[in-house]
Amino acid sequence: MIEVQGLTKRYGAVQAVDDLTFTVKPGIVTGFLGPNGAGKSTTMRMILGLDKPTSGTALIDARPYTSWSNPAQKVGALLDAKGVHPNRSARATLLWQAQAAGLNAARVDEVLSLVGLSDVAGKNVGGFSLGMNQRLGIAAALLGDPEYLILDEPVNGLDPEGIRWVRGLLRALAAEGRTVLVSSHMLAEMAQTADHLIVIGRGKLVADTSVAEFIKANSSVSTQVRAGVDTQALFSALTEAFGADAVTRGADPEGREVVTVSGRASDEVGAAAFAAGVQLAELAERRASLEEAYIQSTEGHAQYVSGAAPAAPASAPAPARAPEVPNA
Ligand SMILES: Nc1ncnc2c1ncn2[C@@H]1O[C@H](COP(=O)(O)OP(=O)(O)OP(=O)(O)O)[C@@H](O)[C@H]1O
Repeated sequence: MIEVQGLTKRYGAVQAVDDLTFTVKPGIVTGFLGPNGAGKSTTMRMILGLDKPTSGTALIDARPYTSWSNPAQKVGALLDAKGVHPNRSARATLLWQAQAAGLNAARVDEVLSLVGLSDVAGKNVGGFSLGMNQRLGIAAALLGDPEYLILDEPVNGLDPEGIRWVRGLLRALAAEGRTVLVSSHMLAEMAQTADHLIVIGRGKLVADTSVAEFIKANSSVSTQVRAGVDTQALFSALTEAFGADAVTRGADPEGREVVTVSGRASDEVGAAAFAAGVQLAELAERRASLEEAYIQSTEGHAQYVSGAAPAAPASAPAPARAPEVPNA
């Protein structure tokens, strides 16, 4: 189990991680979600002992990462897939990493095959695409056959087939009883990969919940109805049934008058209209998607707002890639 307790990191005036407490359990994939600059990488770096917390603790199996005598066999990590020597082949890169971590060199060809890079094992990584580099980074994380996997944006740069492959790999590794923590800002992907979600915004915990509960808690149901004949009668009946605050009147994209009842499912709204004897021409229920739920839950927590250029901190460049989802 990974236990994060009151974890906090400040860089000068920037509060990168703010009193985070959560646990990551074995046997499932835990998704670590948040908009750009939310503090995911900083948290992962602190779990891995690469950054010193301002306060709080991060423990792996009840001990700090740095206190494990065989860290590469305990924890496999992917942090920055680009941090490799361009003039080394994929095999040489992994051999060097295996050697540095005191791991068996025979494992190198196994992991190359596992990530589908056997055919290009002799090629210099300088010519690798971002997706190939991601695969190489995942191979490096798997070198020690670790019990724990901490992967920062592993699907970044992968094509749909690659994304499916990572998803299958992570699920298989978790099914073997490993503890898998994977960060992403790609919600649709997380929804299909993770069992549990830890959502952060501006360094703070926003949600610690199953994917299903997260959607349920954050998504709002609403029902839009269109009267067959008499919109005023429909509006009055629904206001009477559900209260004035829940019912609004407007127009659909074709300019037809519609009434929307927020917080109510279509069966309730249909029943209320039927009880009032109002004929309906249309009844449509709408539930927020995971993406909408995520934007809603991190609203006000986004570090960088779309359209506005982020102010670059003195010692760390602003993230180069555009956010996958518009920040609220
Ligand atoms: N070494 C550093 N010095 C100063 N500020 C930093 C440093 N590292 C990170 N930060 C800042 O801390 C905040 C959190 O950054 P972090 O990279 O952890 O977020 P993230 O959620 O991983 O974002 P992304 O999805 O863009 O990778 C940001 O405001 C970032 O600019």
